[in-house]
Amino acid sequence: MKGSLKQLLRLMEYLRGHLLQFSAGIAMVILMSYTNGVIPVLIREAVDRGITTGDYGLAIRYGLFVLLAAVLNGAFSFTGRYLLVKSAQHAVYNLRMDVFRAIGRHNMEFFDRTFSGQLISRITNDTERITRFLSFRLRMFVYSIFLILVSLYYMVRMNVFLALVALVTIAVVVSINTTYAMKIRPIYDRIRHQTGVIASLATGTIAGVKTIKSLSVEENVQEKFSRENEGLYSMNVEATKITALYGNASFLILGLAMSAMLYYGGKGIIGGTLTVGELVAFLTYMLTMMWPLRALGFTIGDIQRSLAAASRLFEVIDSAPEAVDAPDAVEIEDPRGEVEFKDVHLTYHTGRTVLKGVNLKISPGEKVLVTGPPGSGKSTLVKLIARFYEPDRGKVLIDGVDVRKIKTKSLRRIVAYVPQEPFIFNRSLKENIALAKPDATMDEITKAARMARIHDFISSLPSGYDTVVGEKGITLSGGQRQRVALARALLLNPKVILLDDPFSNLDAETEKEILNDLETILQDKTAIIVSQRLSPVKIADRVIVMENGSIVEEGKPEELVRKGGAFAKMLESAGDVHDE
Ligand SMILES: Nc1ncnc2c1ncn2[C@@H]1O[C@H](COP(=O)(O)OP(=O)(O)OP(=O)(O)O)[C@@H](O)[C@H]1O
Repeated sequence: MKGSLKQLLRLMEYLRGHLLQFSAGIAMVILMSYTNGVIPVLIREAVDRGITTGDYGLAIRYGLFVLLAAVLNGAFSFTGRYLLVKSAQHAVYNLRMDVFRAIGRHNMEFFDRTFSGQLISRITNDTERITRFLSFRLRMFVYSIFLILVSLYYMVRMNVFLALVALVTIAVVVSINTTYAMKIRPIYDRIRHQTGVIASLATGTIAGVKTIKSLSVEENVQEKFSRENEGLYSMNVEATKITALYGNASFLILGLAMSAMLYYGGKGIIGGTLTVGELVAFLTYMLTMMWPLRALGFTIGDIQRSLAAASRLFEVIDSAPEAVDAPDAVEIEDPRGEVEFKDVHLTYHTGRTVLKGVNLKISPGEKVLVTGPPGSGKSTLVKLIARFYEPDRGKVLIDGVDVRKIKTKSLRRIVAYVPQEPFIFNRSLKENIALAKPDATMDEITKAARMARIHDFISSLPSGYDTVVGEKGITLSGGQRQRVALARALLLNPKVILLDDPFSNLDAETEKEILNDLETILQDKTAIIVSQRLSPVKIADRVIVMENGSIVEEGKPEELVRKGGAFAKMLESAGDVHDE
């Protein structure tokens, strides 16, 4: 409870700047409850003072009052809704920005541990729930509570007994609807989840259609889809049953209460303790309150859920580091491109120790091939240079400065990392290349593309650099993707370039072409090339062989061949494969 209050207050803080608007919205909603709650009293006056006495002038006057109340009610409802939705949208805009910024500050380990679907759902579903809470649920809550209070006030003044009947009805209907909300919610959650399962199954099938067709497994896929689809169908049927049952139960209770009122009210009128107008007012109150009472049941359960959504968002914000850079972080103005590992150890969050005391010094301009069996820690090694992960023990230094002490902006200018499967965004080629420097001039972009030898291909396209890649745009081959990624990295003119298994998805011909170009591209740069294939050895000054998280061999390629150790064996078996 204390926690919920804290979340609510923190959520309210997001309204800062719009607090006045929000409060005015709430005030409008209270006025709306009042105008609605007073209508039955006006009807009573019209009946008792006008209709039953035959004073039509008075009846018409009260009729006009009812009209006025209805018009005011509409005006309050419109303004209240507008003000609350506007301030809620403003609050959620700020909250969403905070979450998105926090996601940007999180380190790689956070993304390893968190499902991306979960994060997407937080930014979309959770924020949507909070918008609904601040603009709709809260409005319904305030409106219902005040309407009930105003109605009970006038009812008690008219007839205490009938007011008690109304009170009991309110309590029963609210509890029926709260129970209904409690029962239906888990089903709705399952329906939402199942809809997600079906959506991802459909997306997966469409994305993997080539594989599915080539393996002729359409039937299996359809069977799976049909099973999931049936699941969704039965959940919806279950939900409908519950809705039909509870929905009607509320109407039944209300019907019972109105019959009781008619019975006792009728007796009261005959006995002279109640007027016809009062009975009409009571019946009108019951009808007016019906919808807010049902909404109240939902709102009560929803407050907790919305606050839980808020706390999930706050968790993403709070668990992110305040700033990516250490307070004493420095910029390296004129980098030389020296890289050094000093007794580096790393254990991933899964508990797997991947680097076990790596010591390595790479001179400026040196080209190093890092090779070794799968899972030996090659990629991890280069990722530490780009500070995607930080060592548990030891240090990674660039030009003698610990990478943790280099400002991220500076580090990104010195070190470029080209991943094994570069991500090409669904944007123009120009934007894809200039990703890290959106204000790059066309000259800079074409220069980088020329170096990566992709300029001619891009120029041959009808829309050139404005060609959109990806969905509904052109599709790039593996080699072209690697070249776009290379151009992207080269645009910043980095001193150190990390190529993480750049050839694994390429055919031998493309690999050869890129390798030839790399020799020129990497001329004045320090380069670390991770590769299980040994072809890059021809541009390497030094080879590092890793096994099980340690460097087991290192030296000039020809020295290692002479030595006849691990590298020589790898070369030999690679040669065997080629000879076959
Ligand atoms: N982000 C991560 N979280 C947890 N474990 C990881 C992560 N990245 C890699 N690993 C594990 O660490 C080990 C070393 O991985 P790494 O990618 O560094 O090896 P590699 O030598 O480059 O392998 P490959 O040649 O197959 O790419 C593997 O067992 C891998 O499963």
